[in-house]
This record gives sequence, structure tokens and C-alpha cells, in this order.
Amino acid sequence: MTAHDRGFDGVERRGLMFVLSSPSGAGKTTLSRLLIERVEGLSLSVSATTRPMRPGEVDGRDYKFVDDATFAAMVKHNDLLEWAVVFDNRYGTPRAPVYAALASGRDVLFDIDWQGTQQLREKARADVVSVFILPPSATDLERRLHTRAQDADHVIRERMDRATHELSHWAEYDYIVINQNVDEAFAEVQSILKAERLKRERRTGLTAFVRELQRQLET
Ligand SMILES: Nc1ncnc2c1ncn2[C@@H]1O[C@H](COP(=O)(O)OP(=O)(O)OP(=O)(O)O)[C@@H](O)[C@H]1O
Ligand SMILES: Nc1nc2c(ncn2[C@@H]2O[C@H](COP(=O)(O)O)[C@@H](O)[C@H]2O)c(=O)[nH]1
Repeated sequence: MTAHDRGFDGVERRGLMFVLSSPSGAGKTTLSRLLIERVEGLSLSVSATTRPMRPGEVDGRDYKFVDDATFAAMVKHNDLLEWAVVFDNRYGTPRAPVYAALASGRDVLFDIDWQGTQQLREKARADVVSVFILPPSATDLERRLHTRAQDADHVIRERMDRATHELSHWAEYDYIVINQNVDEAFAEVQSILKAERLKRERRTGLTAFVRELQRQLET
């Protein structure tokens, strides 16, 4: 599950799995896109889903859109690292691209729900960093779902109805970010990633680095 990368300061470290979850519409996708655009060494895990494609979505970029039979085959062949039913559709994380990214020394970003996050934690606790995104208010959440203008009214109602349940999982997460302003929320999420990349336990090359410093000091 883990990989050893030479970090930006030259010290080797294990790759991490950076998870964003939230009630639908709080802004995970928006923040994920910014992270992928602006942060080096981070790959997005593109999920498979049985939900219909929204206007503007691209197969293979936003999701791998598959039918029920294909999804069932992926589950059967153990091709998914985690999967869950969300809003009556199935969503899952293809295993191979995650392993490939970690093996090449990159961190991986996941936009998944609380069920998927629990499964990742069970598999790789030390390598999972989880962030729960909160909307500033219920009114803002509903407005965002409407202004996204990609779901039918009954779908938006269903997502608002589910928001309380999604929200109840907030305390399972390592960090909580309130997405009032996109730039500020992005800066907070980016800071979390930066700090987690510097954590001592992940920086497998530190012992050798410090040993070399000591050798230099002693000569
Ligand atoms: N801070 C913000 N202020 C105002 N609008 C925002 C903010 N963050 C995101 N939005 C808008 O809210 C809408 C929902 O955002 P987004 O699609 O990122 O949510 P999401 O959490 O990924 O939802 P889902 O779980 O349904 O995929 C989008 O139209 C987005 O542009
Ligand atoms: N457990 C997983 N949850 C996932 C995955 N991919 C997306 N999601 C979550 O589903 C909802 C709805 O997403 P939408 O794109 O239909 O609005 C949202 O909470 C996503 O985070 C996955 O692979 N596994």
C-alpha cells in the first residue's frame, strides 16, 4: 500500500492517501480540482460509479461511468479498494491506479464518502489523512446544490435529506474545514497536506539524514 518517495527536500517519505468527504454540495469536488491543479506530487483517484453522467462530466476524468454488471464484476474480482452505495448508486475506488500512483512516489487524493473512508482506514490507517468539509450553513448547502444546476429537483431534495446523516460522521475525521470561501478553504486544505507530508513517522529517510548530519558535525 505504501511507497517511498524522495520528498521535495530530498528526504524519503511514504506516500499518503488524502481523503475529502462532506455532505453533497459542500465543495469537495471544487477543492479537489484546485488541489490537483496547484499541488505537485498529488494524483486524483478517479472512482467508478453506476450513477448517470452529469452535463459537462467526462468519462475517465470525473468518474469511470459503468453499468451495474461491470461494477459487480469489479467487486467480484477484488478490483476495488473500497466501495459503497451512495444515493442509490454504487461508487468505488479502483485499486490498481492507487497502487501505481503510490508506487511512483505520489500522494493520492480521494473524493469519497464516510463509508469509503472507514474502509480505507481499516486497510491503511497510518497512511490515511482525512478531511471533512462543512458548508457554512444549510441554506448555503441547498443554494450550492441548486446553483450547480446539474441535478433534478428530486435529486437535490434527496441529497439535502441525506445531509444530516452524512454530517453525523464528521467526528471520525482528522481535520474539519468550513468551506465559506473557496480560497480560504483551499489554503486550509493545502496547509493540512503540507503539514502531513512533513510528519516524522512518514519521513522514512530522516534517520539516515540525521545520521549524516551528526557525522558532519563530528568531523
Ligand atoms: N465556498 C463556496 N462558495 C460558493 N459556492 C461554492 C463554494 N464551494 C463550492 N461551491 C459551489 O457549490 C457547488 C457544489 O460544489 P461541489 O460540486 O464541489 O460539491 P461536492 O461536495 O463535490 O458535491 P458532491 O458530493 O455532490 O459531489 C458548485 O457549484 C461549486 O461551484
Ligand atoms: N465510498 C465512495 N464514495 C464515493 C466515491 N466516489 C464518489 N463518492 C461519493 O459519492 C457522493 C456522491 O457523489 P456525486 O459525484 O454523485 O455527487 C459524494 O459524497 C462522493 O464523495 C467512491 O469511489 N467511493
